[in-house]
Amino acid sequence: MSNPEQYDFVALGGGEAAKLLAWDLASNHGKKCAVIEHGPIAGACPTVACMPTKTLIHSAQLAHLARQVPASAPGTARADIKTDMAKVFTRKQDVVDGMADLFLGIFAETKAELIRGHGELVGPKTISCNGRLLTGETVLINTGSKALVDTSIPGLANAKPLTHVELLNIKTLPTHLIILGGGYVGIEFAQAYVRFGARVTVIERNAQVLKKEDSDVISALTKILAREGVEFLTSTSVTKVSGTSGDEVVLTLSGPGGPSEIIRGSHLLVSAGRTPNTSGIGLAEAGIQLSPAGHVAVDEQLRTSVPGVFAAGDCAGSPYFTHIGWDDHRVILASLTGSPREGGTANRQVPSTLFTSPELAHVGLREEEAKARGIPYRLTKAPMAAFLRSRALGETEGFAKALVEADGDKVLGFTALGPGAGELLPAVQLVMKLGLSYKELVDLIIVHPTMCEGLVDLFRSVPPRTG
Ligand SMILES: Cc1cc2nc3c(=O)[nH]c(=O)nc-3n(C[C@H](O)[C@H](O)[C@H](O)COP(=O)(O)OP(=O)(O)OC[C@H]3O[C@@H](n4cnc5c(N)ncnc54)[C@H](O)[C@@H]3O)c2cc1C
Ligand SMILES: NC(=O)c1ccc[n+]([C@@H]2O[C@H](COP(=O)([O-])OP(=O)(O)OC[C@H]3O[C@@H](n4cnc5c(N)ncnc54)[C@H](O)[C@@H]3O)[C@@H](O)[C@H]2O)c1
Repeated sequence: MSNPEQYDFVALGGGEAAKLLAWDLASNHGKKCAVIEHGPIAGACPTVACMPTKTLIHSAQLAHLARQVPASAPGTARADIKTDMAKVFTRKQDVVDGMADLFLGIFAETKAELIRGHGELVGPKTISCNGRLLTGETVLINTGSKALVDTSIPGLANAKPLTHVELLNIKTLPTHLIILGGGYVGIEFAQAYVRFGARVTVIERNAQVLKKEDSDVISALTKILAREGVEFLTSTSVTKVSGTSGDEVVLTLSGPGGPSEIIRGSHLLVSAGRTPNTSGIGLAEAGIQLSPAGHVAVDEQLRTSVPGVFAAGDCAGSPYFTHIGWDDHRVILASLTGSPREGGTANRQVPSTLFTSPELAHVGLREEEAKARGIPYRLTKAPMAAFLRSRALGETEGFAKALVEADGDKVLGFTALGPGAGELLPAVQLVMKLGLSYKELVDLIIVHPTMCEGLVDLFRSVPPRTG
């Protein structure tokens, strides 16, 4: 092995924070930077997660809308619409390839080095890759996470279940897709595949899918999904799997339907949570400690137990969202450029959007969480039909609600289930971030008819303070 090459910044894993830090430090601070990546260029989001799934979801939405044509043009029979999955794949791949080209261009422009290969720490701040040794003044661990396949379920691994990675690459329509796990991944794929024309069954061990969300929200969402054809088996566990995904899979279930219900499908997707990519990369050898959940242990500035080594994104236990990986990069950049963010990652907003239609968007405190924690609040709630744009879109199902302080005017939390609900978040987030009164939203002049306009009515209906 060669002598270590000296870098200012080396990232193990090309996740969100890695590339943003390398690009910024190289182009704006003249630093010598390298990113080591053994998979597709530039992390999961653009290649096997956010961007390809949202592309797929859009294709499914088009198929769904095409089938609605008879409703807006009576007499036009379109029940025969079939999806060409090979074209859906091609469109998805074009988007992924476009993102890869974009990122390769930025690497070239910023002169940050992209090293394609598997990296492992061989010392506290030294990484080996492709026969090279790279030592960084600053090292970042940004290796992401992977789908969890629970090997304690007999037969599951042998059934060669799909994860999101493989499902995004199949070019044919499963006749019956069984989805193990009703979290973000499972629910987004469930609606997309039912819209493509597959039979879809979601198996969830909890009493409701997306267990963190309020039950009124999930009840409204699952009603819509069930009407589209998604079958839900909640409070249900899998005790045995046989067969092979892609051919036939047979699952033995234990749930409210009885201890040994059998379900058969053509394909099995595992979307039952994630596990951080923290094993086999030399962390222990480098003296970098892990948390009990197996993430790289970090403080609020994302510093690991080894000085000069940071960790970011899924592998560091940050909430599993790309925009949080983005924010992790800001926290680390602030440290590296001499003005650390006060509080680092503590108390930051974690907005989220589930990209079903309608979308489910949320930020801040949830109503059931407020009740459980005994936090007093004033509630305002409005049906989506009160967001007048939803009427023009013909998508009036869902609702929005917000929690406001009981004895003050700050917004504590906001949730919306409606068309393009994710786009409503930033306006509310800004009010929350700046600690403004909800009345600032009521006083805004918002373009009619946009979805955001509905926020005025929602917040105008905040009940008066009681005390
Ligand atoms: C199906 C799906 C859809 C999602 N949709 C959304 C969404 O719409 N919005 C959203 O905000 N979030 C979404 N997420 C979550 C989001 O994708 C992740 O939180 C985010 O990509 C994590 O980024 P990261 O920076 O932690 O690491 P990653 O983006 O996972 O990058 C880590 C990289 O490190 C590489 N690597 C690992 N080990 C090594 C090694 N030893 N040597 C070299 N390279 C290595 C990997 O190949 C990988 O490219 C989705 C996730 C999934 C699974
Ligand atoms: N739109 C987005 O922002 C988006 C989309 C997809 C994923 N993500 C991120 O990726 C993360 C991971 O998503 P995910 O859906 O894989 O995991 P998840 O943790 O969100 O959900 C997994 C679900 O599987 C269930 N489950 C686990 N084991 C099971 C079993 N044996 N039988 C039945 N049910 C079981 C869990 O109870 C849980 O409801 C999400 O939490 C989210 O942060 C975000």
